[in-house]
Parts: sequence; structure tokens; C-alpha cells
Amino acid sequence: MSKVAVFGAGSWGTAFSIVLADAGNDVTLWARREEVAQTVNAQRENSEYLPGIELPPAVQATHDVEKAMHGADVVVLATPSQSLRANLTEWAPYVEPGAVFVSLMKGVELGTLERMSQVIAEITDAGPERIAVISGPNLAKEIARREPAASVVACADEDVAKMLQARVHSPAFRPYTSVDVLGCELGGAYKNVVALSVGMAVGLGFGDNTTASVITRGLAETARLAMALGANPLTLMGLAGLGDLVATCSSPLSRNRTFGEKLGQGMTTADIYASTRQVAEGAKSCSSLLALAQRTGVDAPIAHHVDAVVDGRMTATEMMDAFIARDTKAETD
Ligand SMILES: NC(=O)C1=CN([C@@H]2O[C@H](COP(=O)(O)OP(=O)(O)OC[C@H]3O[C@@H](n4cnc5c(N)ncnc54)[C@H](OP(=O)(O)O)[C@@H]3O)[C@@H](O)[C@H]2O)C=CC1
Ligand SMILES: O=C(CO)COP(=O)(O)O
Repeated sequence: MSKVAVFGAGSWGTAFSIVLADAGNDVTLWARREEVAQTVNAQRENSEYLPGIELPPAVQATHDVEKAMHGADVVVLATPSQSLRANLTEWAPYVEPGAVFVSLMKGVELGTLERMSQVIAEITDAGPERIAVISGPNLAKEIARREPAASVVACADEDVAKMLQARVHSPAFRPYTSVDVLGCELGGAYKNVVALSVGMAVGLGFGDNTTASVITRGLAETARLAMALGANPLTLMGLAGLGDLVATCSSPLSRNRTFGEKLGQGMTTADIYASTRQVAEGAKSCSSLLALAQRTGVDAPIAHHVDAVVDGRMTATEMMDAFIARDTKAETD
């Protein structure tokens, strides 16, 4: 069997380990806390992040970086986006020569405004042919329950994307290939920001017209920025764009939508952070995506207003009022 190392034993790292095992890989799941690795191995369950889900025997957990990397030709990264740089700097010396990196993360780094593939390229000596992204409508709990879903495996080198496609194709998980790494990453990061604003609308008690309007304008905003940066517009209409946007904005399982809902109900960002350990990437990436849009000269009203609400400079009600009051224009502008 081929070995894959998965770094990050949260919801998605653990759920994706199940996909990898079902697809025939031998998986070593690295957990930041030793007790999580011990519990996973002893109970065959990650009780903190995916309670009630039995992990296949091909998934073994460890807290030892060297042990996780040993023999792995694919290294899957599933930590929060904002900690990747520090994490990978520590892990890079243990990577097997020629191993391919796969980012599962959906965020943009604060300060540098880099996507995760760019951070990986900077920290390691890997070229674009060794850096891939997997992104799509893949809520961890549903994937862990083996509910059917599709996703996109993107790598600048199509042969590598095909190799990874074969490595992750399981009975319940259908991967498509793409060479548009940038489009997939921006689709994945931006939908979290849109889900925050949709969550706010839900928290304020608004219905489907409001959420559909925000989702659609969110897609337009995402596509505007992604295309200005060189993405293929069709990527944004696909699984890593529209697909993920719909799943995340519609599902009560989404941490970003839930975070937004709590903001809409009047909770502060600090209170929400204190109430959960789980990551809601959009709460950080709204600021970096807004800065990226400003640097690119692209209008980004959703990122702008979500950033203001998350930062406590505006209420969710004021955000919704501001959306409606904006200068009117043609839909396709
Ligand atoms: N959950 C989902 O449905 C999906 C998530 N993603 C993306 O995957 C990435 C990971 O998310 P997800 O697994 O859901 O997040 P979770 O909140 O479920 O888990 C986060 C994981 O990262 C670890 N972690 C937290 N802080 C650090 C740090 N500073 N250094 C190293 N590890 C750290 C946590 O360890 P500890 O338990 O010790 O805190 C935990 O294992 C995100 O970018 C997310 O957008 C993508 C698709 C689906
Ligand atoms: O990316 C996801 C689904 O594809 C998960 O979304 P949340 O991080 O909002 O839970």
C-alpha cells in the first residue's frame, strides 16, 4: 500500500483520512496533541472532532512528525491556514524527497496575503508540480459518514493531479482534476466569507430571498477577484466555486455559517471564539481577501462589510442595510 501522511487531526484531516483509507492508502494522521493521537489509536474514534465515527484500521495516528512523514510520498496538510507557515517550517526537514504536498486548507494568510500553495512553495523546495489542492463541497461530518460527494484535485501538473485523483477516489468520494490551483484556492477561501454574511442574514431572521441574493452576489465577487488574478472562470462555476459556496452557505454544519449566525444574533467575535475550539477560516481570511481585492483594484463589498462586522466596527443589521443601499448598477458589471 502507498503511504499518505495527514497533518492535522481536526474535523477535516480526520474525515479525509477515512477517504484516503477507503481509497486504499495507508494513512498516518498527525495530531498536535499527543492525547488525541492516543485516543484515536485506542478507541478508533476522534471523539472530540468526529464523535461516533469509527476509523478504518488503515488509519493510525501519531504525535511524532518524523514517524508521520516516514515513507509518505503524499503529505496532506489540514491545519488552520494562519498556522501553516509556522507548522510547515517545523515539519519540512522530515519530508521525504520528492513527496507531493496537498493542501486541504481554505484560507489566505494574514499579512502576506498568500494562498496556502504559495506558503508551501515558500517554505519547502517544492515546485508547482509537487503542490496540489483538494477543494469542493466537502463538509467533514458528511464525508466521514461516507455520504456521496465530489471534489476537485488541482495541480499545475495535470499528471500529478491525475495521480492524486486515483489516490483519493473512494466508493463515496469522486474527485475531478483541474490545473487551476489559484481558482480552487480562492473559491474555497472566499466561500467562507460569503457563508459568514449568509449566516448573519439567517441570524437576523431573514429567509431564502435574502440568502440567495447574498450567495449569488458572493459568487460574483469571488469570480471578479479570482479572474482578475488569473483564475479560469469555469472553476468558479464548478465544485470548488459554486458547489462549495452552496454547501457551506446552506448547511447548519458549516462553522463559518454558524459563526455568522451568532454574529447576527448579537454575539461578539470574542464570545464566539471563546465558545468553540473549531476553526472558522473566514473570520480571519475576510481581512486578507479584502486586502487582496484592494491591492488588485477589485470591488469587494461583501468582504469589506463582513470584515467590519467581525472586527466589531459594524453590526450585522448595518451590514444588510448597507448591501441594499449601495449605488445601483448593472448585474454583470
Ligand atoms: N471541516 C470541514 O468540513 C472542512 C474544512 N476544510 C479546511 O480544512 C482546514 C482545517 O479545518 P478543520 O479540520 O475543519 O478544523 P478543526 O477546527 O476541526 O481542527 C483544526 C485542527 O488544527 C489543529 N490546530 C489548531 N491550531 C493549530 C496550530 N497552531 N498548529 C497546528 N495545528 C493546529 C487542531 O489541533 P487541536 O485539536 O490540538 O487544537 C485541529 O487538529 C481549514 O482550512 C478548513 O477551512 C476544508 C474542507 C472541509
Ligand atoms: O469547507 C467546508 C465545506 O466544504 C467546511 O466549511 P466550514 O469550515 O464553514 O465548516
